[in-house]
Amino acid sequence: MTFRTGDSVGFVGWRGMVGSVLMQRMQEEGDFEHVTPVFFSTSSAGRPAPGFAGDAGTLQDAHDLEALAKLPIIVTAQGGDYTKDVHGRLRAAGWDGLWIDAASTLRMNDDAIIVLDPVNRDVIDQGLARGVKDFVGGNCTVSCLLMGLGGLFRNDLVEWATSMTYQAASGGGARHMREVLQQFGALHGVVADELADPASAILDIDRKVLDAQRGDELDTSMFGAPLSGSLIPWIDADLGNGQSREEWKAAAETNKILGRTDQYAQDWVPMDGLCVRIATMRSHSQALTVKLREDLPVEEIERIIDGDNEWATVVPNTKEDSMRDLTPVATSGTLTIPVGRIRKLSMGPGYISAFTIGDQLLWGAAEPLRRMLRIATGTL
Ligand SMILES: NC(=O)C1=CN([C@@H]2O[C@H](COP(=O)(O)OP(=O)(O)OC[C@H]3O[C@@H](n4cnc5c(N)ncnc54)[C@H](OP(=O)(O)O)[C@@H]3O)[C@@H](O)[C@H]2O)C=CC1
Ligand SMILES: N[C@@H](CC(=O)OP(=O)(O)O)C(=O)O
Repeated sequence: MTFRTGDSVGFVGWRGMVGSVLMQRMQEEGDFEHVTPVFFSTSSAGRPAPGFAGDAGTLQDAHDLEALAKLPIIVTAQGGDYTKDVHGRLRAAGWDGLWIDAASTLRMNDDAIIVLDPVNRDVIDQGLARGVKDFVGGNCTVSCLLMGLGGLFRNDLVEWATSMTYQAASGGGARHMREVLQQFGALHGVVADELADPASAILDIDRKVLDAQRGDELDTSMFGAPLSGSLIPWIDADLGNGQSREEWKAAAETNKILGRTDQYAQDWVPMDGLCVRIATMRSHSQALTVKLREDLPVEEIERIIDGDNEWATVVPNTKEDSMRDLTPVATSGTLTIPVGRIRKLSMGPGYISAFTIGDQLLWGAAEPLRRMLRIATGTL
């Protein structure tokens, strides 16, 4: 099967959090001019399709394999359970269309490519040329890291790296974002009177907040522990060896994106770290220690990072610049990937620090999928 501009494309998961950002970006970039959308739903088949791409008729049933199999391309942000349920059965029935997916389910399959084209366009193009049909968005933290520091990785300058993450509530989903705000609101409510009185004792306020965080009243149903005014040093499943699945993804996905699949080969970059959930809304941050293969001057490192792609932007390592431009608040809703706090560490030659942030719903989820669709239809 070949793919071209004007192809019918099935969209599943378009109204979820990642799907909504994808739809928004597709409208902003005029992407619907290049495809004929067919919208699917797992819950509302038969109801009118969204109007933002012209008249797209009615919503099709996302579990109707016959309807799906008519399409040359399917883009899904519906989730891993949907992928598990539908993808295998479609392939078993002989469907050889292009499957573009936000979920992690297929990511590490040998016959799937993790898409992040500003970093691995060569891997994507080679995959398309040899008939690869499954293209999957990467883990949000890994994608944002490579968008920021891709220049160092792509130029084979990284001997190893550790990433300590500060991941936003949106990584869990929309209800997790709501829970964070509900918790902040509830905690404020507990001490609103004391806050209105400048003479009230701060230790009383602190104790009341802590009591509320430790009590039964706070809704923690999404995260399983209070997050607002606290943090959770564990993300995703426990692999049983002390490492979380989110931490495992750093090395596995980074190397796969770069087209490096043999962990015993010279070009494999060892990576590890700790992944931590914090009470920010939608941008993931990470503090990096990188051991470079060469002891490059900071100016050269900055030039390589800044010049790698149009979105990576070096923030000068000053307090003023960092406070203004190197925060989740500054980054959220933008495609810019600021990289700052770049300096040589005291451990020795070649050790540097860096701090980077990315909107995990844009480069961390929707944008690589949007661009993959453009690449597949020959318009990027
Ligand atoms: N959250 C994230 O940051 C990231 C998520 N991903 C992956 O993307 C996939 C989707 O995640 P996410 O977008 O967070 O999932 P959501 O839960 O926001 O949406 C998934 C589906 O839930 C259904 N749904 C039910 N109720 C609602 C509602 N009130 N509003 C909107 N949709 C609703 C929709 O399906 P229907 O219309 O058929 O009813 C929707 O497509 C997952 O596989 C996840 O792993 C990947 C990277 C980052
Ligand atoms: N695990 C990420 C979000 C996510 O969906 O990751 P993945 O696509 O690798 O499952 C987070 O919680 O921040």
